[in-house]
Amino acid sequence: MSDSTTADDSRRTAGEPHLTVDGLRTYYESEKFVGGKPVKAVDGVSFEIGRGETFGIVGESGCGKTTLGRSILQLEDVDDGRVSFDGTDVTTLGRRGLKEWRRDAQMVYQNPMSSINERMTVGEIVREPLEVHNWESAARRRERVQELLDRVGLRPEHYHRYPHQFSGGQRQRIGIARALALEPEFLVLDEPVSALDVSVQAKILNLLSDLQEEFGLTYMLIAHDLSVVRHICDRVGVMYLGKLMEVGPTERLFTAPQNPYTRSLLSAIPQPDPDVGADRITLRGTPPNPRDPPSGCVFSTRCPFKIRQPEHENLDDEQWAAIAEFRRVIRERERATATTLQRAKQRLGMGTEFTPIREVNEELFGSLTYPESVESTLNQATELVEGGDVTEARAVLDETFSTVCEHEPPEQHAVGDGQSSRCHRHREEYREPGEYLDAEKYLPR
Ligand SMILES: Nc1ncnc2c1ncn2[C@@H]1O[C@H](COP(=O)(O)OP(=O)(O)OP(=O)(O)O)[C@@H](O)[C@H]1O
Repeated sequence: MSDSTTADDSRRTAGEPHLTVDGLRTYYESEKFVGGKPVKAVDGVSFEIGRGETFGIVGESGCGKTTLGRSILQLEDVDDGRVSFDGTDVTTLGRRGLKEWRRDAQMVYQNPMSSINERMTVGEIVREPLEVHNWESAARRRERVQELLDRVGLRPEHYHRYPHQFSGGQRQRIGIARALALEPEFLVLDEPVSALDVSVQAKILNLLSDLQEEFGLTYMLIAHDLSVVRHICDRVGVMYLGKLMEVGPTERLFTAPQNPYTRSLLSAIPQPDPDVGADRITLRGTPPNPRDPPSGCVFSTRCPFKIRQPEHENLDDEQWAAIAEFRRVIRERERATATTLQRAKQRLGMGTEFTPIREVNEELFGSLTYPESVESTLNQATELVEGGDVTEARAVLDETFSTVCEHEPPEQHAVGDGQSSRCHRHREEYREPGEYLDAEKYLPR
């Protein structure tokens, strides 16, 4: 079913993958009863993880990383898709099967103690999953907790202490011991070190790496910090607005990113040498609302590599960026004026909080010179907004400037050894992202 199978086929896996995620969708529909649109937190995600592998998930805040992790563990109700673990689809399990899955797969959180009763001792915290699963005898459980504390670098006397008596790093050790209690095979590590000091981060990452080797664990690591991901992941998936934009082996992804979003994300990493970073791509604004993602490619509203209509190929980047900004302003205005109150105000000629569109036009285009046909479209759209018809203004701009990027969702294309990317530019008829902008100039270093 997934279009990623083609891309992932090229991966050198020995036998079946350990975990296969296929077309996974998780929507939050909290507002559906009042007619709100669902949040498309995870929207058709597919990838595989091999046994013993560390697979990283990166992306800006709110792109759906945590929801993806929770959905795989069946801690969220998924709307569609499959999650197979050693060939068993865990999305269709009954109560007993689900309980078993929750032994095999565990989550390590950024703040491990946030959901735990402050009045529980460390021993009780680590022992709790054993009790829930009725694991062996009480004496064996106590023994097991001692073994676990020792294994994660805590001392026997810590058993009777409370989490608030520990440092952040030690609390994460407690969280890891608890996650390991039932001998899982697969762990989702959700920002496990981002709340810790750098020196402590390295110790926890080393511990996780030792545990992985000792127990043959498979990890999915969710992280903001790209250097952590580069350091410990075998492969990485780059997520944007609920979709995986690129998947590939870590070094290839960091040194030869193929997707415009990955390039933008990596390019945004601060460089130690300010001169080196002079040609960075600026990732403008924040991601759009996942309740109302852009049609076509979800990255199309911010993409510096967007495909243009042939007659506009000669516009320079500055001219093109100003048009993109003008379209963004009008889209936002259209969204805001879609409310009944705003429409009524507009009809009554009552002022809105918006800057007059003529001013926006002058600010964006005042110092630039465009071909006559482009200029007349921009003026026509401006006049339409002035006349109150924002929707028609948007349609006029779409007609002149929109391309496949805004009309069709891109497929996932195999773009190298085990690497896949979701972008129309990989289609034969277009120039690849790397050819479109000066590849060397924009590559992360
Ligand atoms: N329980 C919920 N109900 C409604 N919306 C939610 C819920 N949990 C998350 N969301 C929304 O789903 C989207 C994805 O959130 P998620 O926490 O998965 O992203 P994330 O990439 O992990 O973000 P961060 O890096 O900030 O933790 C966001 O728009 C978020 O606001």
